[in-house]
Amino acid sequence: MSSTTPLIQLRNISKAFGGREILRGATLDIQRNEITAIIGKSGGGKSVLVKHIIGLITADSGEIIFDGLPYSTMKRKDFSAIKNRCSYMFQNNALFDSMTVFENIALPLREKFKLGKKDLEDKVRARIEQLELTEVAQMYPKQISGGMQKRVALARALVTEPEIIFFDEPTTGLDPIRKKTVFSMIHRYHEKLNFTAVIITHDIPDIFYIAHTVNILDEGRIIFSGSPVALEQSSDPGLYTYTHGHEMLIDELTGLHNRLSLMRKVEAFGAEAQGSEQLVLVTVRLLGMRTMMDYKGDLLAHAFIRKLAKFVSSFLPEGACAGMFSKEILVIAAKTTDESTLELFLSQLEAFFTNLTIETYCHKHRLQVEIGGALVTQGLSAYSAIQEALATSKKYV
Ligand SMILES: Nc1ncnc2c1ncn2[C@@H]1O[C@H](COP(=O)(O)OP(=O)(O)OP(=O)(O)O)[C@@H](O)[C@H]1O
Repeated sequence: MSSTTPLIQLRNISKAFGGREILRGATLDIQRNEITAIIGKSGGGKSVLVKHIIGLITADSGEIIFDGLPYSTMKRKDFSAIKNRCSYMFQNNALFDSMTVFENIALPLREKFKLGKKDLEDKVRARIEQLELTEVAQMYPKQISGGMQKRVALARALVTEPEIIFFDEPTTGLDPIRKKTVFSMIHRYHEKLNFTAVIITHDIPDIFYIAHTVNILDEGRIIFSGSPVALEQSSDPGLYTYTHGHEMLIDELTGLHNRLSLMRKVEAFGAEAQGSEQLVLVTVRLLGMRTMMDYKGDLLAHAFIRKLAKFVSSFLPEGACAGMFSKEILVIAAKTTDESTLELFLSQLEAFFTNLTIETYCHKHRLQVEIGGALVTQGLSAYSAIQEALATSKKYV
């Protein structure tokens, strides 16, 4: 195969589970020796797509061509040869708790190759040293930190010197700084060993710094495939959430609605309200977030929003919703027949800010918090309803 032919080609892959279509004609290329990223909304089918490549799932229709060989015509032995060229790093690391770090890393070598004891130990030791795990080689996964466990998982993925490595959300559960470390680790080893990497991730914009090609999976199709620069320069409104990394990150970080889905939800609440049901809207305006991002970096701002979002999610009653209306405004919305719901939301938020010793925090980072809330009459547009709540904003700190 010519070196310019993609190593893996997915053509019109469709897959449904129990009548629910997950992939609807997804087409993408994975180029040799490149880092290819697959991004998209949670539950959008990114893992399902990759599971097709590694043979864990068979497509309802479409074709996969691996190094020129179509899966539809492949024999079992061809397929096991492909598997031997691949390696994986999963989001939960998938380390075996009953095995030491050394044994975990040695496992793929034992499974795939018949090596003598010394050869095996040399290879494992080399990876252990490379990933600075010598001190913990005889420990068990539970005895080491989450960051180190990721390094063990990476060492295990690299130990067979694979040609292709699939990373399924390799940074899940890590704080923003450790996420960057994992990506720079992948980048560093990619430069050294030149494998083909396929990374499923939510980490925008971090992934843009290391990926050669970014693919966006949306509604079961690849709606963009190109370089991170091409993506960031795109003015396609359909790519807005992805090109505006920050907003996307907020949704992924917090699990809250983004502006568009928040507005839709508020609109729907207004339209669905019946009889004595009213719409409660509470707004939290975080003045100074933009300045905080500009001067102190996004990480601190994200950490703050995540903390707030986690708290809000903890007291949201069923059926209510919360989302970021803008970088500085968080909105909580619910339908209710009980007028005290508004007071309840307001007092919960005040308690949160009190517990955070927010005065010190905000003073330090020059943030101001304003909380507003209103019981809104039915029939208002989402935008007007949110404005009505904002108009009642009172400075909290
Ligand atoms: N074997 C299966 N049987 C039935 N449904 C499945 C199966 N595998 C995946 N799904 C469903 O397919 C959908 C897509 O799952 P997938 O794990 O690919 O999403 P994802 O984009 O990787 O999400 P995340 O980023 O949250 O991990 C989910 O609704 C999931 O429940």
